[in-house]
Amino acid sequence: MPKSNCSDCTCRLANEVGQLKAIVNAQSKTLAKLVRQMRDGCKKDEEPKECTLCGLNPCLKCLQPDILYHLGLDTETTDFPKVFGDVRFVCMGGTPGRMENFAYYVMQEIGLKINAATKLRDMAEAGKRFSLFKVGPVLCASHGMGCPSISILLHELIKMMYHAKCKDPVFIRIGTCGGIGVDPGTVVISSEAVDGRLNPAHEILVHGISVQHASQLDEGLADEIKMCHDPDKDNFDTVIGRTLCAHDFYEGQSRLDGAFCEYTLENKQTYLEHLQSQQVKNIEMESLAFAALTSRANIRGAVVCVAILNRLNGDQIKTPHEILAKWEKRPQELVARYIRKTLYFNENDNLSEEPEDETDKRASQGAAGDTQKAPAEEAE
Ligand SMILES: O=P(O)(O)O[C@H]1O[C@H](CO)[C@@H](O)[C@H]1O
Ligand SMILES: O=c1cc[nH]c(=O)[nH]1
Repeated sequence: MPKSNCSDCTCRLANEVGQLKAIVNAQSKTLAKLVRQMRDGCKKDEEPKECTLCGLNPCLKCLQPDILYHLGLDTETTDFPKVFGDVRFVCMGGTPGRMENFAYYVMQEIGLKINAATKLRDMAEAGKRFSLFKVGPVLCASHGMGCPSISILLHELIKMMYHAKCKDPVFIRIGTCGGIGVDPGTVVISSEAVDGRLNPAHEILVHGISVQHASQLDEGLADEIKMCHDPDKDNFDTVIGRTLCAHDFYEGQSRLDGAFCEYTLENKQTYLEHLQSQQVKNIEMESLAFAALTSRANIRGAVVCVAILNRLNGDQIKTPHEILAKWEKRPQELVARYIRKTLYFNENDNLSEEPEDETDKRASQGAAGDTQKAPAEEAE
């Protein structure tokens, strides 16, 4: 009897060891897949990679090389599929500083690391116009102010996605805005972009003739980003609404404090109240070009901006810089959560847990994109 007890026990132990091994094996496979995804971006070996963008200039394939002048990059000296082929998220905002900060922040949020003695390289430095940082599958670019500036950047980034054969990249603008009837500090996610006449189209002149491109944004993406807001944790509101895109900060936004002003306070109040009655929640200066160019290329796009004042209460921005800096992080937090969720909690991947293991962190060291040595710079 004692003998058979002992063999029962051995048998049970052997079973448990077997089960544990199976669990460890399954987890190692998941970890390996995760590390591969972080390194290589989206599912590489499913099918031969072709770009998923639509409606692009048919002459692009004839441009050998294609020079992305304002980014200081070209297809002859840079191997686009190798360097940018893994990009899944293209995030953009007005200033180089904001986008560099966001690059470091998103790196931490998605569990990537670079050596403490390196810093992220501005990949568009040679162009001397925009800044561009790459953190694994996330590209972070500054776009300057206004539709002409962001449209130049978008033409070149969309061509980059094409040459790099990127699959379904998502574009997100992370910005600031003037709120319409929303408390300062509120994050506004745009449902669509409209011009000063509330027309949902970006107008450009081609050969002197007006051409209008629809400025719709991806509703599903807006909802997904909104769902990343946690009302229990975040001490700010997040709303979805229409965004008015102006071509100027002063007269185009009905301010009374520009160098010129040929209307009255009453005219301004009437206009802003009309906007509010038409579900316009904010005013900024890039969403029309952003929405039009992304949707023309069949790219899912979202605009996520924090309101730095309520325009119904005034024009001047009196909030201290330290507070503005904190508010500026709010859209970044939501977008970084969205990226993290998309990378690690993708239903198709059946992943229920994000990586906590040091293995991931070690494996991803130096995988945060292009880096260059800098003396004793900390990544965070
Ligand atoms: O969202 P950011 O980049 O802050 O840009 C907003 O702020 C600038 C005006 O101050 C405009 O470009 C407007 O769109
Ligand atoms: O009022 C504002 C604030 C930020 N950006 C704008 O374009 N307008």
